[in-house]
Amino acid sequence: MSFLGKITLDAIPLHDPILVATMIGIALGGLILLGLITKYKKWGVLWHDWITSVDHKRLGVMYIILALIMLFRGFSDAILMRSQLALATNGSPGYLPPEHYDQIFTAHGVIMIIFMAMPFMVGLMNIILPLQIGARDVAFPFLNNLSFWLTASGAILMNISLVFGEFAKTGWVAYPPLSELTFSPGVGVDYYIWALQISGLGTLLTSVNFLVTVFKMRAPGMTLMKMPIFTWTCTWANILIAASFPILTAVLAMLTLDRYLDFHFFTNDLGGNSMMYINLFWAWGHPEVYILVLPAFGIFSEIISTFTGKRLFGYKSMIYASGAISILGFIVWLHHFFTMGSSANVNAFFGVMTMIIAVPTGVKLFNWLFTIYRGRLRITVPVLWTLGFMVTFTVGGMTGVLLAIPGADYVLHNSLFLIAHFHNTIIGGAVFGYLAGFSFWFPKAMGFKLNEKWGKVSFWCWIVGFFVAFMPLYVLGFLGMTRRLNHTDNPEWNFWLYLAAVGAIIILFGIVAQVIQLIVSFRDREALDDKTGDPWNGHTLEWASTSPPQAYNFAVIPHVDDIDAWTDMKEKGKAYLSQSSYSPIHMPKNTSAGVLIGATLTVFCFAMVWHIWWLAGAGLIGAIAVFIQRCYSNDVDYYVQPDEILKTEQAFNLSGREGVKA
Ligand code: HEA
Ligand code: HEM
Ligand SMILES: [Cu+2]
Repeated sequence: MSFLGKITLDAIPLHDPILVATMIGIALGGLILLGLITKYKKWGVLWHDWITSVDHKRLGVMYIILALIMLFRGFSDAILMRSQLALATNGSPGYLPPEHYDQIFTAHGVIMIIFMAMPFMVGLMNIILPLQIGARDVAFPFLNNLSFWLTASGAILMNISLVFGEFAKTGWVAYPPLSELTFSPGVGVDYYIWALQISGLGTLLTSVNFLVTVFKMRAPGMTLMKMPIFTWTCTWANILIAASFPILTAVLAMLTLDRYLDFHFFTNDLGGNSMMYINLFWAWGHPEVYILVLPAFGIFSEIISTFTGKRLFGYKSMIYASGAISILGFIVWLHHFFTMGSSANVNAFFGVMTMIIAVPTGVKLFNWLFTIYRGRLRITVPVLWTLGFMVTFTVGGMTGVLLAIPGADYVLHNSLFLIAHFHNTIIGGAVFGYLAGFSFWFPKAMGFKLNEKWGKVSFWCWIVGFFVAFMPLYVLGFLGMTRRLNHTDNPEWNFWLYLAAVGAIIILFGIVAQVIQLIVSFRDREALDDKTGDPWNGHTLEWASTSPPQAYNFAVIPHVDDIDAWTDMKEKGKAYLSQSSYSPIHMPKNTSAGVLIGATLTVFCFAMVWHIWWLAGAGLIGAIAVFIQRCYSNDVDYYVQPDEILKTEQAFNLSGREGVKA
């Protein structure tokens, strides 16, 4: 084994024009970005205010930036696939050879779920959850920074595979024996393993952090049954994360042992059993989809009640329904392998359990409808996403129930019907939810509102594009087309494949409109400025703070008497009260430990992928050293002094906020 392990010049795919063009693009883009940062002298700000920040709001913003970048990458992969399948009809090979196409759908699935949807969800939770419960930050601010950098490290590692080597060709589920060394001798699966492992650790730590935050740091008076609904759904999601991500860690570790040390957990011989992997993977994978969608449900609830100007209908039933979905979500994973040959009784149990999830989900839908009923719904961009979700997700949920019938699943499993089902729930449920939350909470995080017109254009392109792109896949599924094909030879399918490609292009317009929306809003930020901190007449405590909130969130921790704590305070004249003196506020200091641990672990993982053992050792020792150093550091906190708080609060109240009482 050489000094550089398995790495050679051949690892850089210079023979593939698409990849070379991508690399040049990334290099140029990167250089321009670095140049701009240098030109505007932003390195200091970037390092001190962002990269090393332990502030939950800034970390949230960074998570969302990561998610948006990954959305572009994941969507580019989708466009590549849709155009390939539109060109490669009638037996023509198209322009993407199989070994490249297989990497693309694997990367698309992994990126969209692990590096787009998860960071988007965690980002919104970071920005909003501590504010909603009236806390000054999360329980463990440094851990929060570390979690972000672990997630980002996973994303970076995965994107390095574009330049060095290859990514897995196994699909996002990486089933053995295909993912074993015998059938995947390249480094693709190793990138997959380490990228998921390191980011999964970040997610697990986040869930622990937010569970402690919710159970220990709520404002006085906020009992569990007075917690805002978004906080509740995030809490259920965090419970699911804490329970299911260790399974992912374990199953990936077992696959690692198989590939690196010739263990035989999942091989076909020497006592291994690949079905074990499938079982464990979905014991994580199924809860994962509810982890993605539950916080989105919370976002829709907040939006519906805010823009109808009413209290949410059925607050308690929403909490119980979310709990029921979480618990049921944990005992249905076998529906992903009905065809694997469990007995009819086992299949029946898991099928029925799966169908029962429709009941609490239906409860939620009817609660939203009853909230709208007799309310005066203001049709804003967040509301459009919510209404779009209610229609789209119902379709996706119904086709899920169809798949839950084992007999039907024997026909539809791994067909494009399945692909249509899950894009229908993930895009219509989770992605629409995050985009709704993005436009709803953007003014809170950034201090100005988003342009409405471009937001509406984006919404309409997304929803029309969605239906044009994915309804044909249901038809193709019934016509017998299976997933993961890179070319087809059935004239009956052609029309639907063309139509799906057109749909993807319409979604592209939606994404472009979002970029334009961001640019236009940034340009007009003076006019879109939110001086009140409460642009939508909100119900919950995040709207009690300034936009963007001060580092300490609340000068005085509010006392909570109602589920809609902020509405209650406004009604009772307790909102916007300023004081003549404040107590000092204890705050955590920024630290470079998180990003250093992330960077050294990226080196460790990269070296493991390429079997460069000395470098792996160095990376791991580096990470441990930084961690120990951090453990012994006493320079971790500071106090914001009362006169400084007074000055900030007075400046804010004088800036023209409604209902200010001097
Ligand atoms: C956010 C993501 C998300 C969500 C929320 C769901 C929700 C559901 N899913 Fe889906 N699913 C996925 C993402 C998701 N799924 C993914 C990613 C895969 C495959 C991955 C892969 O193989 O690569 C998959 C695969 C998958 C399968 C495996 C199929 C196969 O491999 O052959 C099955 C089978 O049972 C299934 C069922 C369901 C059901 C019953 C629901 C239910 O929760 C839906 C409940 C909602 C409703 C039903 C609508 C609203 C309810 C009402 C209006 C009330 C009235 C309704 C009735 C009485 C029916 N899903
Ligand atoms: C935005 C528009 C999107 C388009 C046009 C799109 C398109 C596609 C296509 C063409 C495939 C391959 C289907 C096949 O096997 O034949 C695919 C697979 C997949 N997509 Fe998407 N997708 C989109 C968004 C998303 C999002 C937002 C997510 C998740 C959050 C997602 C998750 C997945 C997953 C998990 C797979 C399966 C990968 C595999 O087979 O291993 N997609 N998508
Ligand atoms: Cu499932």
